Amino acid sequence: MSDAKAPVATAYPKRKIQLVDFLLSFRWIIVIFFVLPFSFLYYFSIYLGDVKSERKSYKQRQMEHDENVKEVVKRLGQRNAEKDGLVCTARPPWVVVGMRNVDYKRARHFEVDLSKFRNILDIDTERMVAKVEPLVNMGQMSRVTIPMNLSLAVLAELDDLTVGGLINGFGVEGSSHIFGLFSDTVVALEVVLADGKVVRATKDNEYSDLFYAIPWSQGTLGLLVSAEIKLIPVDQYVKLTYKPVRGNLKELAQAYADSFAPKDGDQDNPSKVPEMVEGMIYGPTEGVMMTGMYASRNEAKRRGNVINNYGWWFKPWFYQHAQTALKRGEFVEYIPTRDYYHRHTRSLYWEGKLILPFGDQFWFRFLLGWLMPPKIALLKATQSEAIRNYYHDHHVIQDLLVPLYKVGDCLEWVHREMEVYPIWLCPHRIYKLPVRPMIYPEPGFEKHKRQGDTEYAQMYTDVGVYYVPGAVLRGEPFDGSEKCRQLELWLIENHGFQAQYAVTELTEKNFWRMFDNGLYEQCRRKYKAIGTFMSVYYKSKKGRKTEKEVQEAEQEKAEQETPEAN
Ligand SMILES: NC(=O)C1=CN([C@@H]2O[C@H](COP(=O)(O)OP(=O)(O)OC[C@H]3O[C@@H](n4cnc5c(N)ncnc54)[C@H](OP(=O)(O)O)[C@@H]3O)[C@@H](O)[C@H]2O)C=CC1
Ligand SMILES: C=C(/C=C/[C@@H](C)[C@H]1CC[C@H]2C3=CC=C4C[C@@H](O)CC[C@]4(C)[C@H]3CC[C@]12C)C(C)C
Repeated sequence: MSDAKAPVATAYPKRKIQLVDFLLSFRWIIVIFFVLPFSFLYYFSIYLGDVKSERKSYKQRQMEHDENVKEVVKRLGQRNAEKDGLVCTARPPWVVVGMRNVDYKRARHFEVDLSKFRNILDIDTERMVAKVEPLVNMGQMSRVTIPMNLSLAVLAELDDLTVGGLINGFGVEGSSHIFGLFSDTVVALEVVLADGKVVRATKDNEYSDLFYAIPWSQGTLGLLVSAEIKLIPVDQYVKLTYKPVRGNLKELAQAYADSFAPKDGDQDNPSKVPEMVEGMIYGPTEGVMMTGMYASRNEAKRRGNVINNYGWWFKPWFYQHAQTALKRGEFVEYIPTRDYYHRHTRSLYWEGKLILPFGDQFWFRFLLGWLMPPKIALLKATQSEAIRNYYHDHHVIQDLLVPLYKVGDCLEWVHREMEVYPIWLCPHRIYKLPVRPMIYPEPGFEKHKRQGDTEYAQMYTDVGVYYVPGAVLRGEPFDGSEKCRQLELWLIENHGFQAQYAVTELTEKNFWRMFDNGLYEQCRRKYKAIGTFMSVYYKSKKGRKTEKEVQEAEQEKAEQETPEAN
């Protein structure tokens, strides 16, 4: 029986109403009068930049790229190791999508400006590869490729996510059960190393160790200046089936697995496996599983088919629309491919509800829905320290990467300890590779022949837990840091991984129990990143870091490792 049936809430003392509760209740005023209008201008200026970039020929963009790479090399050469801090990109902490404080950018550091690296350098339809610069974002990518009936094999939903962030961190989407994580779809990486050397790393050239070590390394091995990424052919519509499911959490997890993973193990059979998958758990006993297949315009327009032009600003928020399947039963509709890809952008999954409580209402969607979503960068820039801390202490924003067969256990854990709904489920492969990068499948997984697994990859799931925990909604105490710590320990015990954009409480020792450091440390030494770039743990760690703290840790590591390196 599912633990979810155990009583969750007992008699706790009520949490005192604090100033931050008022700040949050009235945040919508700042959002409507400041954040939304400026977001619109911000998006518009980015759009103009994209248009300007697209008017240049690929040849010209490549020439400018070569010049800009030389600038990066020159800038790195200007760094005085004795005086200057360690190297990071010059993106300010508030611009990035993640939830971490990015405190390392508040301590002394040496910035390398990559802001000119925002161009698509080539779309090679023969090789089916897109060559792009790291600041190209997902909105820009889908706008350019979908009219060509092409897409990145894994196109993350939020428009603002950048190629550089998705490769140096992680990226996942409804197609990841076929293609793996964003970094698994990368064919080549162009990297500026600590000594200023520019290298092209691929799976099988002399830099293959670097190629495999860069994902999850958070920019601590070198500066990525371009990436070649796999393209796939797509159609103009996605035929999406919404299937309601009921039962306890274990049963919901099984229904989710059954929605995309054939029980006979025929995981690579396109007639048995949908092209797009996501699951939404709305409570401890109900959820909706969505599976999609690309479809042509002709098919979508055939008599009797329902087309949902989801891109219109007044459309209901996607998670609420999907939830209607619980009342109306299973249904099918055709969504334009680009609208489908960015379906969670307007409502920021369901986080938009807390930021603008009436943002999902009919009148708001019609009047101001076209201004949505608020730009995450502007939300961050205008959030006070109190709101930022609230998100750490009384809110959960975490993605847990767990083996598919443990999703039921994970849902029960989250229900018992956090009680956050809805929960997002997105399957993804973790490949068995010739080397062991920071994340890797469970050793020997292939012997068990579990649902979703193949000889070459274990099926995982991104369990996305975002929103206000039940205890906080009921006004009871909730210790966000402690819950985060417990969650991380649960992940370590269950061979799971935590998305690094999220806040972490891991100690360095536990960080390296969760992630594998073998290949990473080897590359840090080999490519002389130590002493030039911070370590990935220092970038992830919560709390303000002093320059001294960072330098001392790096020094200690360098001293331990120098004899070996020689
Ligand atoms: N659907 C999805 O997959 C989603 C993913 N995310 C997460 O959000 C993050 C992406 O946010 P985004 O704002 O785009 O990225 P960020 O700017 O936050 O970058 C993430 C990390 O990658 C490093 N990095 C970025 N570009 C480069 C580069 N060119 N060279 C070297 N290092 C680089 C950054 O280094 P530095 O610290 O030096 O700036 C930083 O540590 C990802 O890590 C992803 O996990 C969030 C939501 C959804
Ligand atoms: C990882 C995934 C999706 C994650 C999103 C739900 C979150 C990613 C970044 C999050 C946010 C960033 C900054 C914010 C500013 C705050 O003032 C309010 C909250 C928020 C908008 C916050 C909201 C959740 C995210 C968008 C995948 C894998 C689906």
